[in-house]
Amino acid sequence: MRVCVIGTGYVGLVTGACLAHIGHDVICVDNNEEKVKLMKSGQSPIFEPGLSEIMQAAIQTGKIEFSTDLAAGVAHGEILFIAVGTPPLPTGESDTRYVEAVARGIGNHLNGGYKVIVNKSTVPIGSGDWVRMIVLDGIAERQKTLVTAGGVAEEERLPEIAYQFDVVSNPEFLREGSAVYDTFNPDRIVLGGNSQKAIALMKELYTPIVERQYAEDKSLPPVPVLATDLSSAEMIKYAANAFLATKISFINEVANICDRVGADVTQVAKGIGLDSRIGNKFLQAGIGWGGSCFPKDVSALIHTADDYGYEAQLLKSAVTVNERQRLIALEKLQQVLKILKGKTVGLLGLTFKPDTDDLRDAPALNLIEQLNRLGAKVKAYDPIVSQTGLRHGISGVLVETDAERLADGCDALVLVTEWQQFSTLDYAKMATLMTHPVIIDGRNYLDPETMVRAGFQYVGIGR
Ligand SMILES: NC(=O)c1ccc[n+]([C@@H]2O[C@H](COP(=O)([O-])OP(=O)(O)OC[C@H]3O[C@@H](n4cnc5c(N)ncnc54)[C@H](O)[C@@H]3O)[C@@H](O)[C@H]2O)c1
Ligand SMILES: O=c1ccn([C@@H]2O[C@H](COP(=O)(O)OP(=O)(O)O[C@H]3O[C@H](CO)[C@@H](O)[C@H](O)[C@H]3O)[C@@H](O)[C@H]2O)c(=O)[nH]1
Repeated sequence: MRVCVIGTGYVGLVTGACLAHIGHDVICVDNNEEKVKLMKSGQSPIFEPGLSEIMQAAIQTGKIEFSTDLAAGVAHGEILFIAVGTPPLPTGESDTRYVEAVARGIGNHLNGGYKVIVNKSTVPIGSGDWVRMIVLDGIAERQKTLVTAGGVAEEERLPEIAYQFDVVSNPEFLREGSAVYDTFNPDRIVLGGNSQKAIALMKELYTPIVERQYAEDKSLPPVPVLATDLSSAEMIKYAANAFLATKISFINEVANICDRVGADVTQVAKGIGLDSRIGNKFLQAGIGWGGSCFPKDVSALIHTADDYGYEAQLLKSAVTVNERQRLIALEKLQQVLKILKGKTVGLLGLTFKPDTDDLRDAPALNLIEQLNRLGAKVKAYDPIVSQTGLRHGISGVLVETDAERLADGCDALVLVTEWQQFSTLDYAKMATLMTHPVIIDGRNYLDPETMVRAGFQYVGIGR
């Protein structure tokens, strides 16, 4: 099928590349010229395991193209994905101006042929109908321009074109760091909309994925496809993220109680996770949730509830617990080192989770800010950020090129991100390079006994 994906970030580029990989003809449109240039040369502007490989293969087979030209993308695609960012506004609402610009642009360029316009961006509930309205506005704008220019013949065609599209909500559930894997191995596909024709086309688009043709385990039953109304699909996305974030806040609260009573949250998580009603996923206690999705999506849902005069108390508490948790490493550093002024703290990891280069709303950034405020010097080593360096433009931290340089002269280390390579570092050597061999394991990632044998004072979260 002919597909156009507008916005080539973590979601758009992965979606475009995966759809091209399974045989569709894809044009990826982005208004960032630098990005488009990079992608045309076969390079991915983001770090995501396996992405460059499928991107390059699709370029070779001619299944994917990259462009800044929205008109060409709209003309090409029978399915038009909107996958631009919806970052948080200071109020907690989601900033939908990029979605609006794209929807208007699609309206400006619609020129015959039936199109399915797909909201893949995470958008406030009610956005499906709003996008439809904006697209219609875009069509009307174009009509006005044509009338002004005297293009009467085309003007006559426009009202008919206006009704040749449907809007579908197809929320995305991929996780950064395993985005390609998640796209080929989804737990479910959600399609919201009231047009049978549009839903049928979307099902056709995803058939190879639904049939597990590209799955790791091809013997699994087909991927469940859930067809809903627009608002329910939009709500499913927010509810899923809010539930997962709340689950983490729950285990972090339990961890804080464990700390006080002397229990071990890793064992507690195992014990409750074996209950199939609870499940063992997302019970990893640590320094709180971050990233580009959970914080903004939970805030946006709280805001939506507020708009309807409903106070989302549970969600607000999940946020409050998380805000406190994001500073738990600081509390523990103060307990061990007492005064932080004049001390050097080394951070193992900066990104909000492993296997990504994404620093959006990363707990490390809070920690750096607070440590600087208290007069500590902050150094860091992160497998990706140390490689890409100042591209990320973080201030208040000296980014080292390896873990041993990081340890040199530190009064304490904080493991912020559980990068796999942090499980095999030469901690015994690192301990000898430090002023005080203390490690705060912000992800309960290391074995306490091994760390003590390596010469460290080990402090976990709730263990
Ligand atoms: N990142 C994730 O893991 C994830 C997962 C699920 C859903 N989502 C949702 O998907 C959406 C996209 O997130 P992301 O992380 O991929 O964002 P991103 O910031 O990485 O990418 C957005 C892209 O859109 C481009 N863009 C902005 N305005 C444009 C325009 N007018 N025309 C063309 N391109 C334009 C930007 O240049 C950028 O490349 C958000 O709504 C997000 O909440 C994200
Ligand atoms: O047991 C856990 C699991 C996660 N986290 C933290 O939670 C945050 C989010 O992690 P994760 O969900 O793995 O990453 P994201 O890429 O942000 O993915 C989430 O957000 C995406 C964007 O909406 C959704 O598509 C995904 O389904 C959803 O998992 C990170 O800070 C993790 O460190 C924990 O602290 N403990």
